[in-house]
Amino acid sequence: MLHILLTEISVSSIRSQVSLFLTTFQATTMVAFNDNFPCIPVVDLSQNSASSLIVEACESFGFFQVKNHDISTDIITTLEAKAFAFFELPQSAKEKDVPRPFCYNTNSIGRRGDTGCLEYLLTSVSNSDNIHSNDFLTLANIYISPIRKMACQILELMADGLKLEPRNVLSRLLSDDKSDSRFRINYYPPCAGMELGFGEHTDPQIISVLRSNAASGLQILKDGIWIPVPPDPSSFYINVDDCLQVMTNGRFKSVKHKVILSENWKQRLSMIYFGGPPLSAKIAPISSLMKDEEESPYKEFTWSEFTTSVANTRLDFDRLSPFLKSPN
Ligand SMILES: O=C(O)CCC(=O)C(=O)O
Ligand SMILES: [Fe+2]
Repeated sequence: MLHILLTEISVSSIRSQVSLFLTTFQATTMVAFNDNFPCIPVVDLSQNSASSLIVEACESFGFFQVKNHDISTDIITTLEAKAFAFFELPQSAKEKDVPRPFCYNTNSIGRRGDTGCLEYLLTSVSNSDNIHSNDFLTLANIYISPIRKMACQILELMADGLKLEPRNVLSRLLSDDKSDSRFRINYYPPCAGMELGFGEHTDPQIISVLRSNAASGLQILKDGIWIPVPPDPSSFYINVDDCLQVMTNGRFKSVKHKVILSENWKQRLSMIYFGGPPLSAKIAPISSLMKDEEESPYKEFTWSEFTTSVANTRLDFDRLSPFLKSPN
């Protein structure tokens, strides 16, 4: 049975075969395995300890769960219902009635041949986007605006924890009118067997804020082991992205993650805000985080250069490697 499951999925490397084995095995021995998995760090934004917990989580996992945020449940569930209504339309209607400026895609991720068992809507988001041409976009903007504020709040708590001044040194990149952020809604249809939903990758921006319905599937890589993330629709999940790894000179690690769908699985719907800097922003370590004599392993680059390079690579490619001063 294990053998059949493994051969059903096309995976390219031995490493992913091993991880798939762990995922499959874990699905059948959930209790025993869960006891051995390190718990995903949880941050309660209303607590004084939030800034130090955020720094700890970003150093150890590059990922954490946020509880006690103040994003209205109504906004979340209304957008989610609207998204489900779109994805459940007949294929021809979805292709004809894409809620612009979103683009709609199915099974194919990026331009380099990555595939996954999903459909998605993706758009760039502008901070000053007040005129909305349709219902869906209006709702998406009502959702994105407080999410961006929460992302900025988290980056400011992070700056406090790192003793950075001014405390908006990170958040201003997202609140800038020219911030190049994105918003994506992923829909994973129910599937018959175990399938790859979204291949392993890191997100290239500064931070990503993910919220999903109660369907599982997301996994993060820690110390060589894929850890399943238990879904919680009332929480948000934060990723350290590639630019934040560079800005902290590797003190924070951008988290590798993927989505693996399993049998008897219900539809997963995730909504992700990718907080990115303006295209012209220079991405380099923050000098006050550098110890004496410490050097950056990266050449300096702009977000525009990085995002162009990322667009030309496969999902699982180490996207920062072309920017290393001495190639691996
Ligand atoms: O859909 C998910 O849960 C994760 C997707 C993801 O990692 C992405 O869209 O970058
Ligand atoms: Fe991602």
